[in-house]
Amino acid sequence: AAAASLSDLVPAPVSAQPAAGTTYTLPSGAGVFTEPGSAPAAGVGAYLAGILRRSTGYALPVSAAPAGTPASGISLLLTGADPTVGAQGYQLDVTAGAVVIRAQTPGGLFNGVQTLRQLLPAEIESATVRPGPWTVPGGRVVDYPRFAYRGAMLDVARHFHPPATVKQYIDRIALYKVNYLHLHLSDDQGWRIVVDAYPRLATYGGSTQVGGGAGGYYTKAQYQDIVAYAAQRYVTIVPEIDMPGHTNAALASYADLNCDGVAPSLYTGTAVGFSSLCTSKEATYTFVAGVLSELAAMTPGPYLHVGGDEASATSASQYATFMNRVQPLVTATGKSVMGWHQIGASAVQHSAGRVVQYWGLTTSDSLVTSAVSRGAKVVMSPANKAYIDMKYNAQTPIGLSWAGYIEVQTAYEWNPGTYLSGVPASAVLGVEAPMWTETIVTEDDIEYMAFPRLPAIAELGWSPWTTHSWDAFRARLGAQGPRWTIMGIGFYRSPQVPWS
Ligand SMILES: CC1=[NH+][C@H]2[C@@H](O1)O[C@H](CO)[C@@H](O)[C@@H]2O
Repeated sequence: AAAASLSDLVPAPVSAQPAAGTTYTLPSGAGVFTEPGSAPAAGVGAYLAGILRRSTGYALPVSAAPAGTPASGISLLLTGADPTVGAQGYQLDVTAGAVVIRAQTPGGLFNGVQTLRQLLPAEIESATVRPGPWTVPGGRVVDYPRFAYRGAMLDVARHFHPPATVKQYIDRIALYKVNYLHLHLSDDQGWRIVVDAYPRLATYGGSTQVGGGAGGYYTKAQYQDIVAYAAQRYVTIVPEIDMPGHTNAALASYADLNCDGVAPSLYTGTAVGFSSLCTSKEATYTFVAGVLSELAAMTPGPYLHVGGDEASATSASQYATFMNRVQPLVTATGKSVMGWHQIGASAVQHSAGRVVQYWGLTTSDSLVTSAVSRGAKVVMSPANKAYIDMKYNAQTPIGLSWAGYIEVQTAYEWNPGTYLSGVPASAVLGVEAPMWTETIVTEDDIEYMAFPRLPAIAELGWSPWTTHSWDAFRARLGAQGPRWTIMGIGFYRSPQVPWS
């Protein structure tokens, strides 16, 4: 097993000090020891032990850490971390006798565990027992994220992706310290979440998808199961109900939502911009309030995403009226508004804590600067950099190309903190890599498009800009390849990367 190195990590850490000549070798009798009295820390310990048991065959019991010097084995502690680690960071110390991860929160411990995984040989990711030895290079890592929001988006509306696929994607994004998963739950082609007050949204609006397949939807139990699975991996779900455009599935399900009272047919194509809720009807706002309140009730995260993109069938004044009425419906649930950056239209009133998600092709945008001037934060998803549904190149068998081809270097070579003129780094909440699924049907499709670009976006969200270097990153990315192969990730072997 090729030994890993502190300089191989993705995302690059704030600091990594190797201890030359020091190596920790996991003994078969090792234990995992967690902060006494912290159930979440014990949960992270169980998560780590589950991964290590599969590939080492070791028992790796999880127990409360003894007082005093950390025992030999792996300790996950909530005391003694370097104060710079903050809420999401960690300190990892590897000596010949012990591995100790310290953090201020269980989420910080979880992020330290992702780093520890990468310091073990790639075979540690095997689902079956391998011989070892299970070495970890000695040294100290002190690490914490540049941006608080590091997201991935999965469009489950164009093609429905079952809970198992969503959970697998959560496992993959957690490898790179991504901490938000935005689920695009509704669009013209499908409605994917049960709403008790409007049952036809799922049963009828969720009955098809792009290309005419059977579609599908999440029951509330399935959605809450996904939320819980994500929470165990310190990933927060951001649900999106796109409106007033991208609403054909809802309009087809309930005639009363249409201005003319006539429900359109279900739609299985890939055009955009042709649908709109009837912004002049009271029934529309009763509908939106009902949907948002049920969604908020099963979403522990801070954001409800209201979409707002490509409302071409809605006039500018109707859009402003609609968004000015809908945003208070979100905040009334206790959540903060998130939306595509079109909600920054100057005629649309802002709401406290609002987040606009930039998906444009330019490096300046008046809607974003207008929203920021009224207190909004920005999640950066420039379509020509972060849209991982774009083809890598002309030969890529799936994906779109309207925003251009996106090879790995394109996805990596931009600075989210300075990208938009007039938007200071202090207004940038983070980054997100959207994966739209007009052409993305299977788990393999998702993984082919996400790897290796998702780790690039994840690094932009986590690592200090001072570590940013394509030559260094491509080498570190190459060292991830064997890990992905062992995990069964069918990644795109970009010619830009020296795969090891
Ligand atoms: C925010 C946004 N609206 C459009 C645009 O992104 O492009 C996507 C495809 O890349 C498409 O699926 C989506 O409906």
